[in-house]
Amino acid sequence: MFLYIILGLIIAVCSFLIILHQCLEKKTVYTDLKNKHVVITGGSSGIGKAAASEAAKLGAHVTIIGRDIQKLILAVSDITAHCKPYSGQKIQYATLDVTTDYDSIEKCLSQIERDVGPIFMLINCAGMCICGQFDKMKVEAIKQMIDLNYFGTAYPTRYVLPKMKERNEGSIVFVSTEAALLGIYGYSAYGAAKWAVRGLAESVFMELVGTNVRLTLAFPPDTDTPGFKNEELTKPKETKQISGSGGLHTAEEVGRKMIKDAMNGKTYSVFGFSGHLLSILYCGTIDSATQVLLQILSLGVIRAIMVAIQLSFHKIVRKGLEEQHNEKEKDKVQ
Ligand SMILES: NC(=O)C1=CN([C@@H]2O[C@H](COP(=O)(O)OP(=O)(O)OC[C@H]3O[C@@H](n4cnc5c(N)ncnc54)[C@H](OP(=O)(O)O)[C@@H]3O)[C@@H](O)[C@H]2O)C=CC1
Ligand SMILES: CCCCCCCCCCCCCCCC(=O)[C@@H](N)CO
Repeated sequence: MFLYIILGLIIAVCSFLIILHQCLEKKTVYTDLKNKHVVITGGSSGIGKAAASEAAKLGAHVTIIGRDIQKLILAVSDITAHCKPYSGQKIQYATLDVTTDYDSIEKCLSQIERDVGPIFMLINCAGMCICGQFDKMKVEAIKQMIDLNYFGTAYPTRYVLPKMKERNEGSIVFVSTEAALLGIYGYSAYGAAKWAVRGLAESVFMELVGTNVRLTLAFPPDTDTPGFKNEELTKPKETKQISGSGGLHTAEEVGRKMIKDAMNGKTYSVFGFSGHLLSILYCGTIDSATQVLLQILSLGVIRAIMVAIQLSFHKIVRKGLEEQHNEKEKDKVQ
C-alpha cells in the first residue's frame, strides 16, 4: 500500500515536470557574444564595468555609457585589456545622463547603433543608492532615486524594445537589488525605485512571450564597488547590519554571473545563499520546471525561516531606537 502511494507520488511529480517543461518556451543559449553589440549604462564603474569586461572577454563590441568622461576613458582602456587578441572588437564610450529627457537618450543610442551596429544586449546598470529613513530623507533625493534608477532604466529599454522585437532577437538586463525582494530599513526611497524596475521587467517579460527577445532581472546583494563605498558613508548602522547579512560580493562575481544568466536566457539572476532564498520566496517569473517544483515543495519551510530572519531584523531596529532614546535621556541630564 505504502509503496503504491510513493510510486503514485513519483509518477505525479514526473508528469507535472514533463507537462510544465513542455509548456515552457525553449530559449536559445548563447556560448559567446562574438560580433554582438553590448551596451552598458553605468559601464564605467563597479558592476557595470565588470559586466563590460566579461562581455569583452566573450568577444562583444562594447559601448559603455556614463556622465564622467575621465572615468569612461579609463574604463575603456581597462575593458579593452579583456578583449581577445586580433578580434577587431570595438570598445567605446558615450557620455549621457540617463536621467535626461527621452529625446536625448534616443539621439545618443541611435548614434551608437549607427557607429557600431544594432544593440544586441542592453544592460541597464546606471543607478545609485541614497540611504536613510524615509522621514529624514531630503525630498529631492526621493525624486532622484526614481529619476535615475527607474527612468534611467525605463527610457533606454523603451528605445531598444521595438527594434529588438522587430529583429526578433536581443537581450535586456535590468539591475534591481535584493532590497527589491523584501523591504529593508534605510532603503525606502531607493528600494521603491528598484521595486519599480522589477515591476517593469516582470511585466515586459510577459509582453515578450512568444518572441525571441529575452530579459534578465538581476537582484545583487551588497557588492564592493565605488558606489557601495560611497553609500556606506551615510548608511544607518541598522541598514549596514541587515544588508550585511546577505554578505559582500565582488563586482566581478556579480557582473560575470549576470552576463552568464542573460546568455542562458534566465529571467532571474541571483547571487549567493540569500539571493537564492529570497528568489524562491518572492518568485515572480518562471525559469524552469525544476525551479517551480523546488518552489512548490519548499515555500512553506522557507517562509518559516524568513519570518525568523525578518524578526531578527526588527530586533536590530528596536535596539537602534532604544540607543537613540538613551542618548536623548543622557543629553537631557547634562
Ligand atoms: N553595489 C551594490 O551594493 C549594489 C548595487 N546595485 C545596483 O547596481 C548598479 C551599479 O552599482 P555600482 O556598481 O555599485 O555603482 P557605481 O557607483 O560603482 O557605478 C555607477 C555607474 O553608473 C553611472 N551613472 C550614475 N549616474 C548616472 C547617470 N545619471 N547617467 C548615466 N550614468 C550614470 C556612473 O558613472 P557617472 O557617475 O560617470 O555617470 C557609473 O558608471 C546600480 O544600479 C545599483 O543600484 C544593486 C545592488 C547592490
Ligand atoms: C543566512 C542569511 C540569510 C539572509 C536572508 C535575507 C537577507 C536580506 C539581505 C538584503 C540585502 C539587501 C542588499 C541591498 C544592496 C543594495 O542594493 C545596496 N548596496 C545599494 O547599492
